[in-house]
Amino acid sequence: MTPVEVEGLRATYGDFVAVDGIDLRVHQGEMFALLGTNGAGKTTTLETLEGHRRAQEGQVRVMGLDPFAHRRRLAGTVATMLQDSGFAGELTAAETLRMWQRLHPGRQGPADPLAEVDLDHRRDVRVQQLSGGERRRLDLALAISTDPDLLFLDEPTTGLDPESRERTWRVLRDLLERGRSILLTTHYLEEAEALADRIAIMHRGRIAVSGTLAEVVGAHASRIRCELPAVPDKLPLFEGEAALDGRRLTIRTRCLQADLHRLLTWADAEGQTLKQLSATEASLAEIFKDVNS
Ligand SMILES: Nc1ncnc2c1ncn2[C@@H]1O[C@H](COP(=O)(O)OP(=O)(O)OP(=O)(O)O)[C@@H](O)[C@H]1O
Repeated sequence: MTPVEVEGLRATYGDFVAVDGIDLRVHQGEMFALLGTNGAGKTTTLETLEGHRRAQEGQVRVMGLDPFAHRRRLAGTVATMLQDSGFAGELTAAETLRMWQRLHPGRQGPADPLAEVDLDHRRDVRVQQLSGGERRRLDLALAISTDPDLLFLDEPTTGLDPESRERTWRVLRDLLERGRSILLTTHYLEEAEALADRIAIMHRGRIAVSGTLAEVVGAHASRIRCELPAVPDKLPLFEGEAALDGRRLTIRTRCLQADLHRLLTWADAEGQTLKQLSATEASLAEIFKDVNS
């Protein structure tokens, strides 16, 4: 069974279209990262998948079921980590965990979920006294406590220091190794690069780009950059687009090898020594910027 299947999902707030006909699938054992600027429609999509909102148009299936109609049934196998879980501040971390496990009967997860997220020393501290990063880790401890098959994580590492982020990544990698599936939203592109099997970049309610990282990067133009010794009278004809800024040459191309060969052959023939020559594939950051421009 495909854990998440979405076809033509559309969600509106009054006249405003927040999600405009998106398709996506999360396969078993993979992490799918949903990226996009503020307001792109990620949380609305996630809320629909979590069963908090009815899909206004389109088909949504979570573990084969309509999540809005079967929210309670899915609670045993699907865990969610929202941006704001709204815990009672006066409960301690350990009491919150016990309450969560009572409300979300599922399988037995790790023996000590608080230790998994490095919060064991904070178990008797009231939630209102935890730092923002510690609350995020408590959210994760709750989500993994019932050993769910599928996890929805909305910005799980926002506000975490680098060490805590590493820790969270280890927890998520461990879940993936055990065949669990994860759909996460994040603003950290390096998080998607480090963890995700597939990504989608949302923009104004639509999915602008999706695929594995290699597919997404491969579909985008690479860049060749160098500095010429003098402004040339003429440049060779490249497959890609060449732009000169004084003596700095940038070529945006989908034919990296052919254009690099052309540039080097031309430089050889003209006796030009190229400085600071680099040839790089597009980064996720550049692709993200292109999508949002
Ligand atoms: N309750 C609401 N009423 C009206 N408009 C809303 C409501 N919730 C969200 N929106 C609008 O829908 C759009 C999508 O919001 P959403 O929260 O899904 O985006 P997002 O990609 O998760 O953003 P962020 O990265 O800031 O969390 C935004 O323009 C937002 O202002």
